[in-house]
Amino acid sequence: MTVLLRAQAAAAGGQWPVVVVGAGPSGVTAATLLAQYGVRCLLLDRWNGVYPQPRAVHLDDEVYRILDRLGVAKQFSAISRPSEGLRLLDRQHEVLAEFRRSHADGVHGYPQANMFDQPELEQLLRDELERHSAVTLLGDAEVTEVSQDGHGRVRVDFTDRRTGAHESVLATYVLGCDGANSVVRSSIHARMRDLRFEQRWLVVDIATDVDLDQWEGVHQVCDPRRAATYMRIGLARYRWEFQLCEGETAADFGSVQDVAPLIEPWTASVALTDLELVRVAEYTFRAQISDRWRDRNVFLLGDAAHLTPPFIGQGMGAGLRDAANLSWKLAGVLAGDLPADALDTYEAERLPHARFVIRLAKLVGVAMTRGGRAGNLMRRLLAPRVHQIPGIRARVLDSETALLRRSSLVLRPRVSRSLVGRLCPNAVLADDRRLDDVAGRGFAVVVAAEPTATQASSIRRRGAVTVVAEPGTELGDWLSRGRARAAVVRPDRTVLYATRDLDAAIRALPGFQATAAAAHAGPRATEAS
Ligand SMILES: O=C(O)/C=C/c1cccc(O)c1
Repeated sequence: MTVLLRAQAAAAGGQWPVVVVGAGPSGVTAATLLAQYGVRCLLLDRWNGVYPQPRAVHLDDEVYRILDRLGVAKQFSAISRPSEGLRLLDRQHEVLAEFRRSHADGVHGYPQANMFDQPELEQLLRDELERHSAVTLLGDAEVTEVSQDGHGRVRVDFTDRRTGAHESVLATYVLGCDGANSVVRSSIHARMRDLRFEQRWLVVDIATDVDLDQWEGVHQVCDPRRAATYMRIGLARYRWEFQLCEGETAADFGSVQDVAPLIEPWTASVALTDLELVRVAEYTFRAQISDRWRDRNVFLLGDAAHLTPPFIGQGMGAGLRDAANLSWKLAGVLAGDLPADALDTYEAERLPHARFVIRLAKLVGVAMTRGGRAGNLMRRLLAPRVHQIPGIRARVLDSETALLRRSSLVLRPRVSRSLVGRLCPNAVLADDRRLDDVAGRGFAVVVAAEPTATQASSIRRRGAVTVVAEPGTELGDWLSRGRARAAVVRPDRTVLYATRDLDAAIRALPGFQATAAAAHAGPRATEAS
């Protein structure tokens, strides 16, 4: 990552291939993934440095896999804590429903639920970004307007917050990763659609060396008088969230003594002097989704495109999923490898998935907080049903499948409908490496048997790698369960096509030549600045 003088940043580009607005988790992820393909990016952020307040505390194994693509999975394991899962509790803290998450490395190669401190994760992401000379990060740069000239040029106006000077740069593409109050969103006249959920909650972070000795997962207390969430997010760090009552504000809870009655069910045996109140803040939890995520060369990602109530811990991950979905398509289009309409699939694929996640989060939120007979009835009906769902993540994939089938980057699968649109497992291969390590940043073709020399060279010519999945191995079983002998896997590890006919799979492979050079350099071979 280069840090240029402001004037140079404006001048150097002439026209930047990509300007990313907002250096939160979605923006830094998008910039890093683009840089891995050699795409030059200018990353503008209104703050200088990582935003210090923790917001997200959880990510799942699919998102962990994106961290691996970024090159920070190992470092993340050192700052995160696998969780046992999610429990819905009644007012007396009796378990209504439980979703267990495995600590073992599962199908994606990582624990299924992971707790962390967001500023620590963001610092990791920034440290990794620094290794990429293709990215220029400008802090204290407040974007004021984004406008398109109709000839493929986007002008980004920003103010230097230190000097008040107005500057502007030109870009081919702009990614609006500038959060809930996105200026990029307003600039493209997109509007947040309200999905009718708005609640004020108190967020309390406490540090203590005393082990609170609780079930090591997320506790969701369903209580219309005072719904609550509890979770351990670090060795000595705990997070609570409480729905605020009418008239209450964070100012009413400024000390450990003030929050003591709220946290008492979890801390009864601990002296208040052993608890340090790290922070207390009020948040309004909302469910919203932008009515469009793109206007020509301008895209919205993360909280600029969707706001998810935190009750299933999927908010930040949704932004990383956006970045993982869009970055390779954008790199492919910029390199001339993919047709421009590949970019249409971004909103088509991500919006329904994000909407599904928001609805699920809202359902849990309503079950936690709805009062009266209707609320009790809902909880009684919901709990056993929710139990039947194998897991929130599995449903998320179901909905993604339905959606991807409609997009132009997914061909009509003749044989295996069950694999297409799902993530390919990050299976351990014969040489003990995982699929993601072998597939790198390009396409992969997973095949049930060694291809012929001609087939192997066609795959290579299209910039993809071949992964042989022997029968009886994890990947071989996955293919045969999907009644396929070949699967084309996109750079974001989503299955594009699955078939019994390898030649048909090869024909379905888009050439990804310009990016192949980066892909074959391997996931860790990034440039140092
Ligand atoms: O589904 C899980 O395992 C975790 C859910 C979660 C995580 C963080 C905060 C929450 O309110 C729920």
